[in-house]
Amino acid sequence: ASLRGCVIKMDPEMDTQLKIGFIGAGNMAFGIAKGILSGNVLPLNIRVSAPSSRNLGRFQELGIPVTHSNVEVVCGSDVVFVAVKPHLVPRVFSEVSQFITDRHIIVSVAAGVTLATLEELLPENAVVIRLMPNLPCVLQEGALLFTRGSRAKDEDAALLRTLLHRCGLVEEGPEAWIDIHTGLSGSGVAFVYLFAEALAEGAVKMGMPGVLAHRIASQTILGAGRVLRESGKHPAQLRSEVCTPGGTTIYGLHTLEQGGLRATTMSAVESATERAREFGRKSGSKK
Ligand SMILES: NC(=O)C1=CN([C@@H]2O[C@H](COP(=O)(O)OP(=O)(O)OC[C@H]3O[C@@H](n4cnc5c(N)ncnc54)[C@H](O)[C@@H]3O)[C@@H](O)[C@H]2O)C=CC1
Ligand SMILES: O=C(O)[C@@H]1CCC=N1
Repeated sequence: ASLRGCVIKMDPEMDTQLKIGFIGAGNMAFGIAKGILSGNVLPLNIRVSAPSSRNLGRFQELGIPVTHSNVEVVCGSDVVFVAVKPHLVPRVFSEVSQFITDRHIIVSVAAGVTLATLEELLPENAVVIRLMPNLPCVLQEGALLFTRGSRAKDEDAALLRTLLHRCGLVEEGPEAWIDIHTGLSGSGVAFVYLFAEALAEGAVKMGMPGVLAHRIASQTILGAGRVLRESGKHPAQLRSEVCTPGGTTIYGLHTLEQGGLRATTMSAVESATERAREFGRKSGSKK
């Protein structure tokens, strides 16, 4: 079949099934693809492109067809995830834009790249959604927030939710929250890793072997996270449940407060959010 000059390779038996494409084969594409696969989409209904073969092997191991052609992904897909670094988004769109029609839903995960920029780079009738995932999508424990472009309808948002429901928590919100979510959760994952490393190093300092300290630190963060999510309690409430009056925890918490951990963490979310906003201004000014 030919669509505005692009040759679509179709398997007649799969024609009615939704096709999902990924432009970019990095960690985000991989995490989202794994989540989508576990939601009963067949690997053959997904396809991934990247200029080099470096990252494509792990998709092939999942049975997902791969290509070096972004155009092929667009032409063979209904929903296209754009998962390249933010500065590459204009280049990728200039390459594939002429092949995008109103049958496509374009989902950008690029940090900071705004809906206004995305819609300006794409044809007038393009349906665009901006999504911010995070690394734990690879284990279906992601936290994802999306916002719709001006032409995305309720059914487009519902379709995206259905596709992503196995990736983790999926929420929709106004665009202004996407950069905040990037700081809180996209980058926040790395903040938690820094804390994990510091916990373990504290234990090493006190004499525990590093390997064991790291295993215990990761289990501590996993366990604390699950209790937090599953109890629905405020973190301050849970913290008070761990503190014996005059006991070990309150001594440790006092030390953390003296070091300004809370203020520093709030500032980290703020800086990461501001950085995402800066990407937005830069990608907008390149139009
Ligand atoms: N890594 C993270 O935790 C998060 C990343 N993001 C966003 O996701 C996007 C992707 O990030 P990662 O997966 O971490 O990046 P990555 O560097 O792991 O992957 C980028 C992929 O794009 C491919 N690529 C480069 N040029 C290309 C082109 N012209 N056409 C097609 N593919 C091309 C690369 O080969 C690579 O496979 C970024 O925009 C980032 O802002 C969003 C949330 C979290
Ligand atoms: O550091 C970054 O720019 C990307 C976006 C959120 C997580 N990683």
